[in-house]
Amino acid sequence: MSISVIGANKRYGDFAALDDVSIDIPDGQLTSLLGPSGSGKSTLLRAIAGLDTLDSGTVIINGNDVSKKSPQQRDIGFVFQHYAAFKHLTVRDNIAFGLKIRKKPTAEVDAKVDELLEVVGLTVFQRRFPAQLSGGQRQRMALARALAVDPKVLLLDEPFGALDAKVREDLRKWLRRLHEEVHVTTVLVTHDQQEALDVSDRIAVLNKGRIEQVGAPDDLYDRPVNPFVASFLGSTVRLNGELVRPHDIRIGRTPEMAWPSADPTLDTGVLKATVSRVVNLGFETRVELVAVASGEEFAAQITRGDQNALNLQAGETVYARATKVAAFSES
Ligand SMILES: Nc1ncnc2c1ncn2[C@@H]1O[C@H](COP(=O)(O)OP(=O)(O)OP(=O)(O)O)[C@@H](O)[C@H]1O
Repeated sequence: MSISVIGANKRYGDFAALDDVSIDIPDGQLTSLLGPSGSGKSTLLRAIAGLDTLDSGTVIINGNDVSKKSPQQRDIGFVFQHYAAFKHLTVRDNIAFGLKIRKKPTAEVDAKVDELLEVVGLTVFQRRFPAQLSGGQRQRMALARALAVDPKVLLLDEPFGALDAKVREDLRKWLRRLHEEVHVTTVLVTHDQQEALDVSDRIAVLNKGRIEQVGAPDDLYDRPVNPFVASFLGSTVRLNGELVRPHDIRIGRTPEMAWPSADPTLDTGVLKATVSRVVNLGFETRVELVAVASGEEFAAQITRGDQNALNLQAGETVYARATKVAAFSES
């Protein structure tokens, strides 16, 4: 089911949490709302859910104007960062809850719950209580509970926000696989660009209550509309006045080594720079540099393999060149 939000406005006193926001969320896709804290992501999600009312604007789900409808009438599944499970119910009964209150036949409930336990990988834990689960398992239970009633849309507000980095990474892979299996139109709120790039079909970048850009992850990363989107989707540095991604900087011990292709169309200039620090970060190495002529500080990201070959040391003089600069698209 597709979702459209048209001209959404929401103010808290003088402050515009949503400032004339319009977005189309396509059927069956996973769309992330990505932006810094306070940019209006949760406000937009809650407006879609019907948990908050808009000052003005329209929410359309599956072609129907649901703006005046209650959350229950909107047919949505919702999962928050801190999921409130029923502590006195087992995992199985938590997942079955929505089906039981809808008075579904027992055999149907059992079959559906068995299927969902399997999908979220909690079959062996079905007799446990929520307190006996890890944070990641609890969030998977929350997702199963939300999916149990076959919602038209699934709304996730930082569902993995409270978990540590490794568990988050596992869960987002799992979420992606789950999405490929069930294909429910899903909207995920996150402030984590890695998470958004990893799981989304489309990303909407929000800033100060407005949508800056909507598109496929690669579009936003490679063709951002402005410096805000470029910087929010991944780190950027300024080199010769241009916005550059650190992995698009080539370093060599001679000017020629920094520019082996000698392609004149890529003339962004070779900079003489001093290495101020070399930091190994697992697969990659961050090389912090200071341009000799301007004193401008910047960082380049090279592979660990390249660093092993170059063996750069703090204090050395090297040559750096941007192999690609951010070109802002028009739309
Ligand atoms: N009930 C409220 N009363 C007053 N201001 C509010 C209320 N709810 C949200 N806001 C403000 O609206 C703005 C947008 O909030 P929102 O929760 O949508 O941001 P967010 O992008 O989801 O941020 P975060 O990632 O920190 O949750 C914030 O500046 C917030 O302080």
